[in-house]
Amino acid sequence: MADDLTIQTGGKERGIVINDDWPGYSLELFNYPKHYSGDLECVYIPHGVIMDRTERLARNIMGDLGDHDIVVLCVLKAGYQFCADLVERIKALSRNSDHTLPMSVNFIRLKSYVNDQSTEDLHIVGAEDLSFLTGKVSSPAAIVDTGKTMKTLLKHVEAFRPKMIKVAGLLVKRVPNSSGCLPDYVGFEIPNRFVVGYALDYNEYFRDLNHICVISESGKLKYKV
Ligand SMILES: O=P(O)(O)OC[C@H]1O[C@H](OP(=O)(O)OP(=O)(O)O)[C@H](O)[C@@H]1O
Repeated sequence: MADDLTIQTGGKERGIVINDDWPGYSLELFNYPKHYSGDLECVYIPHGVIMDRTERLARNIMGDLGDHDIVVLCVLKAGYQFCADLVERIKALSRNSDHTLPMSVNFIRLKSYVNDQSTEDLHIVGAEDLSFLTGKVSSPAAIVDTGKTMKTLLKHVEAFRPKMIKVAGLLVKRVPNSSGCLPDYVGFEIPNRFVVGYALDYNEYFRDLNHICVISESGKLKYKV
């Protein structure tokens, strides 16, 4: 799956690096909803691996931010599953160690994708008043692709002058048009392939899939708008 595990670049960890030639696992090896048969090419990152990596990210966050109050700002929609699982694991660590991390959870929605393309039309949907962000903020997002969403998010959040902002991204994609904006905590660095599942969508489909999978060409055609 990956040749080298955690690697440091410019002080930031790249997470589990998945190489360009990673073919994924055959769909036959896993369970997935029948309504998506024919729509997927392979299982790219199985759900269990996502869970194990998230557990480690929770430990890293706890180590860096433990014993301080934090506001978790979940980036919707795709970030909801990662945020929920990350918070769950931080809660478990808080229960089982001498260190603790009191958290409150809030939500923000940013939208830019249509079909498999990131559009220029990036907007924040819903509550924009983040005046409650005075302390330390940890923001879990599902995927950083070009980084435009993360850049916009950081600009918006910084305007409310929080003491510290840390971004956790489950996936970072290797794309040629990257803004260079990288999360502080990264689950996986992946090739430039359009992945769905674990709340990542293609025109709102596939959020109800546990594994992260590569969508097939026929899947793209079927759900195109
Ligand atoms: O790095 P970028 O190129 O900006 O892309 C990453 C963003 O794109 C997706 O959001 P999308 O607009 O599809 O909305 P969603 O989260 O509601 O699915 C994803 O959830 C990230 O937030």
